[in-house]
Amino acid sequence: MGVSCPKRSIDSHRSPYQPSSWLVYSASALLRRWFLYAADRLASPPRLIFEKSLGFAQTQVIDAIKRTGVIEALASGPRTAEELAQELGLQLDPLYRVLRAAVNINMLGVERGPTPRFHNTELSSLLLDSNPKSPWPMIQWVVDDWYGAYAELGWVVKTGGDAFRKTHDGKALWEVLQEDPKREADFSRAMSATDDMFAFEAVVRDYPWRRYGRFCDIGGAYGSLLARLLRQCGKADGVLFDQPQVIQRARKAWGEEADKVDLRTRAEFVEGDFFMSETLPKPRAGDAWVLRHILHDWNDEDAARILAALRRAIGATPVTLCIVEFTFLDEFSDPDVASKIGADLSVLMCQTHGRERTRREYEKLFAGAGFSLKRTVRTRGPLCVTEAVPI
Ligand SMILES: Nc1ncnc2c1ncn2[C@@H]1O[C@H](CSCC[C@H]([NH3+])C(=O)O)[C@@H](O)[C@H]1O
Repeated sequence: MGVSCPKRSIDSHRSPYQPSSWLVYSASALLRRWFLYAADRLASPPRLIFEKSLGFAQTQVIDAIKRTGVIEALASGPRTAEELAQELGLQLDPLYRVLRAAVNINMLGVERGPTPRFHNTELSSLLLDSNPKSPWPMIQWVVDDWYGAYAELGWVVKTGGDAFRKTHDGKALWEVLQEDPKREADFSRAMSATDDMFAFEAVVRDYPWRRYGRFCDIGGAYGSLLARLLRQCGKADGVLFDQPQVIQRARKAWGEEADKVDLRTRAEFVEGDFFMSETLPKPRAGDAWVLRHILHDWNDEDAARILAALRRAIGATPVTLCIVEFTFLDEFSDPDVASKIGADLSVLMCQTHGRERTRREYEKLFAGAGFSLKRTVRTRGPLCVTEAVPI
C-alpha cells in the first residue's frame, strides 16, 4: 500500500546522490555483477537469449509511460488503468499491458486487487517534469536520435560507416544541433542530466581540485561541472568555453539558475572553437583545463587535433589538463564496465566513431600532441580523471 516517493531530496546545489564509501562502492559493484551473472546462469539458454534480444522493449515502455502522460498523472496519486485511460484519452487494453510491463521493470508500482491501482516508484518519479535534474532530456535523446543509429550497429561493423550520418540525412550530431537551437538547448540540458547518472559528485570529491587557481571548462556546455567545482573550491575562479550559441545560453542560465547565480562573478564566458587555438582561453599558471566528455566524442584523428590546438594555446604556461571520461581501467572487469561499454557504443554510433579509451590509448594520444600523461585517478563511479601536462 502507499505511494513510493523519491527518498532523496532534490537539492539544487549538490547532487542528491552522494557517493558511498569505497568499500560499499566496490562491494556493491561486485555484487551487482555477480547477481547478473547468477541470474543468467539460472535461466534456460534459449529463453535467455530471446529475452536479451528484446532489450529494446524496455526502452519503449519507459518512453510510453512518460510521453503519454502516465507518470505526470500519477504524481497526484494512484490510479487504475481505467482512470488513466479516461483522464489521458488513451486506449485501455494496450495501456493496461504497458502499465503491467512497467511494474515488471520497477518503473511503476501496483496496489494489487480486483482493479489494480498503479503508482509512481522512485525511478518513475525521477522523470517528473518538476524534477530539475530529471534524466528525461537524456532518455528523450536516446529514443529520438540514438535508437535509429543503434539499429545500424551490424552495418557499422561491416562497413566502418557512420551510423548517425546514415540516419540523419548525412549530418553529424553537431551539425544537426547547430541547425536547430531548440534541439541544441535540449542537448545541453541532457548533458547536465548525466551528472547524477555517472556519479558526478564522486568526481568532485575524489580528485584534489583545490590545488588549482582556476578551472577552464573546455566544451563545458551550460557549466554544471564548473559551477560545482567553483562551489567546492571557494578561492578558485573559472572560465566556461564552448561554441558561441551554447555560451550565449549558458550566460543566461548563470544569471537565473539557483545553483549558479551566486557564482556568476567568479566565472568568465568565452566563445570559440576548440579546433582553433586562437579562440581558446588565455592560459594562466596553475590552471586546470577540464575536458569532460569531450575527447570521447571524437575519433583519434580529431581528438589529436583538439589536443594539438590546446597545446598551442597553452604554450609554456604550467597548466594541467584534466580529462574526465569513462576511462577503461580493465576492459572486461572494472567495477563500472557496463556503463563504460554503454558510453563507448553510444559514441561509436552517434559521434562519428568517438570512443572511450584505455589509459594506454590516452598516453599515446597525449604524446602525439605534446603532452605527457601523469596519472589516472579513479572515482567512486565510472568516471576517471586523467591528468596530462605539456612536455
Ligand atoms: N568545435 C567545438 N568547439 C567548442 N565546443 C564544442 C565544439 N564542438 C562541440 N563542442 C561542445 O562540446 C560539448 C560536448 S558535450 C559535453 C558537455 C560538458 N563538458 C559535460 O560534460 O556536460 C558540447 O557542449 C558542445 O557544444
